[in-house]
Amino acid sequence: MSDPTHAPALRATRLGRLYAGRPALHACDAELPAGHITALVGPNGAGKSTLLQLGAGLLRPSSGEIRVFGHAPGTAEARRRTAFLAQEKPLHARFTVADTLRMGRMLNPGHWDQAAAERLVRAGDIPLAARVGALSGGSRTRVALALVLGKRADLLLLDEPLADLDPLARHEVMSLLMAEAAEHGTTIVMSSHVLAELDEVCDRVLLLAGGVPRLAGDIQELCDGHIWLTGRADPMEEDGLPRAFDRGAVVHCAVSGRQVTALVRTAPGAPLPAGTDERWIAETPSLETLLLAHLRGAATPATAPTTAPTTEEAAA
Ligand SMILES: Nc1ncnc2c1ncn2[C@@H]1O[C@H](COP(=O)(O)OP(=O)(O)OP(=O)(O)O)[C@@H](O)[C@H]1O
Repeated sequence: MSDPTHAPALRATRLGRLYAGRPALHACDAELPAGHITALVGPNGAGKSTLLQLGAGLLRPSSGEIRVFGHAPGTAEARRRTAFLAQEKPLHARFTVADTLRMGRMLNPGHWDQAAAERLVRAGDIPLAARVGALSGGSRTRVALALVLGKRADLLLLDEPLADLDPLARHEVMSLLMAEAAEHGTTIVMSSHVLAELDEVCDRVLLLAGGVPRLAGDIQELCDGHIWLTGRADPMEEDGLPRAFDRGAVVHCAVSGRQVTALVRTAPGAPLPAGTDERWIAETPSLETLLLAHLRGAATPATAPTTAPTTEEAAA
């Protein structure tokens, strides 16, 4: 559903969240436009779940602000428009699947789509009479996702929705999410560690590391804004890159034997970096290559921004 106010589906402004004085998110600025599927990625402890829980109104910011379609999470309007799938997929173990969907209908009067919820359950061959506690992890994930899809929310915040699913089920759930976004204009934000599969379903990415956004935007534009270079390492240089190379544009590089590979920021149509020649292989990176290089770059202390609390956070 489009938004008459044209507010982004989610906007974080200098958003910070502390746990026992330690920042899980730090002065985070991010804007996720409505109608897109965003992959929320980053290493363990990067702050992904924290951001999703802040968006769902389950946590309060320690500093800064977060808005969902222009509304503060937790308000009636934001709650109606948002559905959240927690990483632990909490469900009542003693309920049957049918009871669980009935609960979904009762909790979402007037905007519950029983057919969509049941479709997801039936596609996984899950009997409606089965007790939730007796289901496999993957089947429980399906039931939890059915609750989320049945709500017919405008923004789905999904914390590792694919984690317990086998490859076929992952593929099927991803197709379903794409169909949902295409048919209803639903905005989806999904955290995942399965980098290789994300570009099948997502058109945008937000990469967090150490509670700070490191990369955000349209996946195609981001891939086109980088090149993946492979060439012969220069034995005279510590990083293996040619002496004339602009190191300021390098996201991450690695030497393996006599070969060096580097992910480098560039502009579409720009010439190859100084020092390289026709013997170098220059490719547009895949999303996985792009993300891994940025993650490795972020893990390098010399280039990583500090995550010390701001004065505002420390005072919270
Ligand atoms: N309830 C909590 N109490 C204390 N610290 C917490 C709590 N929840 C999260 N943290 C800490 O906040 C940081 C961010 O955690 P978060 O769960 O948001 O990361 P994540 O990116 O979702 O990680 P993962 O990929 O492992 O799920 C971590 O250092 C984590 O240990």
